[in-house]
Amino acid sequence: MARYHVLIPGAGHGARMQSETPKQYLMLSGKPILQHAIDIFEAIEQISSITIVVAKDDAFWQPALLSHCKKTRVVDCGGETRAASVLNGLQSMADTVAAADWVLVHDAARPGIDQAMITRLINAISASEVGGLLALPLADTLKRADEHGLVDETIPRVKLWQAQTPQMFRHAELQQALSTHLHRQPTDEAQAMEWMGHQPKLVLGDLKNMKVTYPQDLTVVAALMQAVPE
Ligand SMILES: Nc1ccn([C@@H]2O[C@H](COP(=O)(O)OP(=O)(O)OP(=O)(O)O)[C@@H](O)[C@H]2O)c(=O)n1
Ligand SMILES: C[C@](O)(CO)[C@H](O)COP(=O)(O)O
Repeated sequence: MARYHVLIPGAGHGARMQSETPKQYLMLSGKPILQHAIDIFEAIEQISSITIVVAKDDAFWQPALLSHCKKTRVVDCGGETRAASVLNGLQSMADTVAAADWVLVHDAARPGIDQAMITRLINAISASEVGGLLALPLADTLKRADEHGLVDETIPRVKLWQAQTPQMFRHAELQQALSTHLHRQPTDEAQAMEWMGHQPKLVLGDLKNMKVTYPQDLTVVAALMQAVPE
């Protein structure tokens, strides 16, 4: 019976957040942003292990962050890109995870994840062979800008979804896909799997599961998390 593991890439520097402190360590509703996702996954019995990838020599990591955790470990093998960090994390799991086990890759910068979304993803994907991801159908019209900040074109939004995380794939297949296509700089796990010829399944996520990227996102995600309890 395939087990479920979580891999949390948390080795970014948060340049777009314009903060001295990497955004995954910024305080949100009384705890560091990355603690929110760890605590949600820790509380799900179906999850066998949680691996958080931090930057090599990460000065902000505090072992106390895991003091109450039973199945989470930290590995300081962050890479130059998110994809490299995920691949390094998968490789660090290889000795304890079976090839066919599921790995849910979740951004440390998405604190609004909750048990309902994770259960929805696991239930929708476990019966599939390929894997899939949480995502949201696009609600706004999309514009492509030219170099002057003027509209170059409007991109038809029919069937367009915004990818979120977790993205859930079998360990060996995902490791193979990222190893093969790392040089192409996939922006998510699904893209590497697509390049291997797969069609990952889209599963409805939630606005609350937004990625904290820019300074104003902190206020927005805090309000969404308060408005939509776990
Ligand atoms: N080399 C990297 C880059 C990103 N991430 C992680 O991937 C997630 C999503 O990436 P992003 O939002 O781009 O984070 P940063 O790269 O830190 O942000 P920025 O691009 O603004 O620097 C974050 O949890 C981040 O910590 C990572 O583990 N390793
Ligand atoms: C993986 C992701 O969160 C899906 O939307 C997104 O691609 C991460 O992008 P980033 O630039 O690494 O934040």
